[in-house]
Amino acid sequence: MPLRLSDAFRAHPVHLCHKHPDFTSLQELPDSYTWGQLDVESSSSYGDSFSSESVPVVDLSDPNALTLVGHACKTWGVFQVTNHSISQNLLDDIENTGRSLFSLPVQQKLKAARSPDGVSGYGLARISSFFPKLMWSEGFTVVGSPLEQFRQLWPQDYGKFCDTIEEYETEMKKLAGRLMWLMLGSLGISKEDIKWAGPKGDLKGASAALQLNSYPACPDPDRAMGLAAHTDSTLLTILYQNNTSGLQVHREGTGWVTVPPLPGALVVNVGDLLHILSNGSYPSVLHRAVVNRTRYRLSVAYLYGPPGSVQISPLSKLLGPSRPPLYRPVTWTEYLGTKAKHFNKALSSVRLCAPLNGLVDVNDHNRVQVG
Ligand SMILES: C=C1C[C@]23C[C@@]1(O)CC[C@H]2[C@@]12CCC[C@@](C)(C(=O)O1)[C@H]2[C@@H]3C(=O)O
Ligand SMILES: O=C(O)CCC(=O)C(=O)O
Ligand SMILES: [Fe+2]
Repeated sequence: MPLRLSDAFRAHPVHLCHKHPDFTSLQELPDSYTWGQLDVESSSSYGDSFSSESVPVVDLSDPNALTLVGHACKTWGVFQVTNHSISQNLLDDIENTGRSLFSLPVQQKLKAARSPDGVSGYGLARISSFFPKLMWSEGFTVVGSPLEQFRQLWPQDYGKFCDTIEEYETEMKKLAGRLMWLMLGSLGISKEDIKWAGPKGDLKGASAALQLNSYPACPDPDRAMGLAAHTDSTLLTILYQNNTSGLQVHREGTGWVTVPPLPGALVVNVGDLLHILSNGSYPSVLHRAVVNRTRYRLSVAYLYGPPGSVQISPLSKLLGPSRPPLYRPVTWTEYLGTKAKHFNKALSSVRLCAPLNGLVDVNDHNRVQVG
């Protein structure tokens, strides 16, 4: 039984062809990248007069932050945070690291290609194998130290880039822990209720992956897809996006809603494991990234989860005679393997009971066209 995050894909290797065209030289969208007209049912941007539906923004210094976070998790499964204590300098540094990485020649990036059964390295999104068309993006995943891969990319110069990644991971881990206690706190869950959090609730054993995503400008953005619709297999994800919009979240009854980049703000997604832990109270948000005709977009996702070998199941405090557990216990490592095999059916594959009274499962994303 694989225990570490880095072993999650041993049983489900994905053989992706990592050959990328030189995005910058293409004047027309090749057929292999043409998805057809995207279903932009609805969209909103900050201060936009067309839509009143926008993703909540929570100021973490607000005394009411716990309630606001809880409400956002229940009603959207996503929110933006300000006053999160990550410095603008560090956000600039991580953006510059991503830009330097993706602007290397393809042959250089391929020296750090992710292996079919591995987690870390350069390549297409793992979920690419579920789609007949290619996504207009490149990615780089880091689990733990980036040293091994970065030495391949920048043989002379890897030190400063490693330092930035490591500082970013340290700061994100603190913020993720803080957010997790807010998200759980508003459900009445306290530090004693999560054993793996340790006696002080410092969540030292938590694991995480960092995903850098690059979306070059695209000659035909309406027919291309940056990153196809998915939920994250995490407890929570903290996303930094540069000043080009592209992230969209799906909301039942509304459709796709753009999450506008707000200077200095970070996006927080509820992931599948928090959906399980909350016994379905918090929906894990379905999201995707679209691309832009003229602007380059970069995002950095911090994918946060429990220690790889800890069983995650609905918290007993949230259960009762009329609230049976909806999911069976699953470790993060096992769930990542399940996602690699079943993609958007992963969550329902660990579900115990059918939705009650014919109610629709908030997380039944099979109903949404994910392509
Ligand atoms: C821990 C992880 C979650 C992730 C797979 C990964 O091993 C590292 C990359 C993550 C990511 C980012 C882009 C979307 C996604 C579905 C993918 O293909 O790779 C997620 C994976 C996930 O959350 O399941
Ligand atoms: O680029 C984005 O906005 C989305 C990235 C994302 O969803 C991910 O890395 O999991
Ligand atoms: Fe995601």
